[in-house]
Amino acid sequence: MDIKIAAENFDLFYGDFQALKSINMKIYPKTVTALIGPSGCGKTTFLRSLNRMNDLLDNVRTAGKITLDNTEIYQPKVDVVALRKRVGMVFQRPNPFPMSIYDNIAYGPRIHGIKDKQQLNEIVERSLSGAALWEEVKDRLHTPALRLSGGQQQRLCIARLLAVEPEVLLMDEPASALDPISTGKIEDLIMELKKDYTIVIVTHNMQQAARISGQLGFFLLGRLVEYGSTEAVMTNPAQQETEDYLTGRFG
Ligand SMILES: Nc1ncnc2c1ncn2[C@@H]1O[C@H](COP(=O)(O)OP(=O)(O)OP(=O)(O)O)[C@@H](O)[C@H]1O
Repeated sequence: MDIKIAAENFDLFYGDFQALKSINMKIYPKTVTALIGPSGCGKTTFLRSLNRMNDLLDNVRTAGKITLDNTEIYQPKVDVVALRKRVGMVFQRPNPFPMSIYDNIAYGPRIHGIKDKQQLNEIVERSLSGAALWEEVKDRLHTPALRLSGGQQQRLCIARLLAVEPEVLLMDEPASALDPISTGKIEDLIMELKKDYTIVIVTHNMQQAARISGQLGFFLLGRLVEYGSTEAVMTNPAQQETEDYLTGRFG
């Protein structure tokens, strides 16, 4: 199978503390890969390593490799802005900009130099449709995004990513702050987006991981203890620690 992202013996240190220990993981295109594990095991750190978000902190050091389409992303010559356009991220709490729905979506394309009104209109409609939000907001595109519900705000943040035509979507517990109905909509959306995008998602919700992911990685104390198809890991884990976690014996 093709590989979109590969981590090879990847380590990450916050100062003296090693948060990721020799991670080896192949992430497949147009697949949902879920990362699970107890609090503090390194899931978010790994997710943020995939578009070099950790570079924003000054005490971070990495070793080993992460490649995107076979190109090493930690090479000094890599354009980090271009990398984050290709590999976008959605956070636990929706974070729309304090501006209109329209301007939230047009923000990225404008930064990348698109000024034509007609073209921006098309991007806004396409992105909101792609995030299953268009029908709900098409009549109030110029109202503040912060007036949307939490679930709508999260879909807006996904639409904002789609507007810059990414290839990979990183999602850090995107539904954990949402009610069950909004969570269901985000899950449906993820299943739809997987047809076109590679998705890596951190979740604490095992049922959610079972419902939406094709590949599953179990992290423990900075190590990737188990990785494989979600069905195989869930029904027949190779490691005792995975089984203990899945059956609720710890975590
Ligand atoms: N900026 C930082 N500086 C120092 N240590 C950090 C920093 N961010 C995270 N850590 C530490 O790195 C380890 C991994 O944290 P990380 O947030 O990746 O875990 P996680 O598995 O995502 O946890 P959770 O499920 O609680 O979000 C933890 O021990 C954490 O305390």
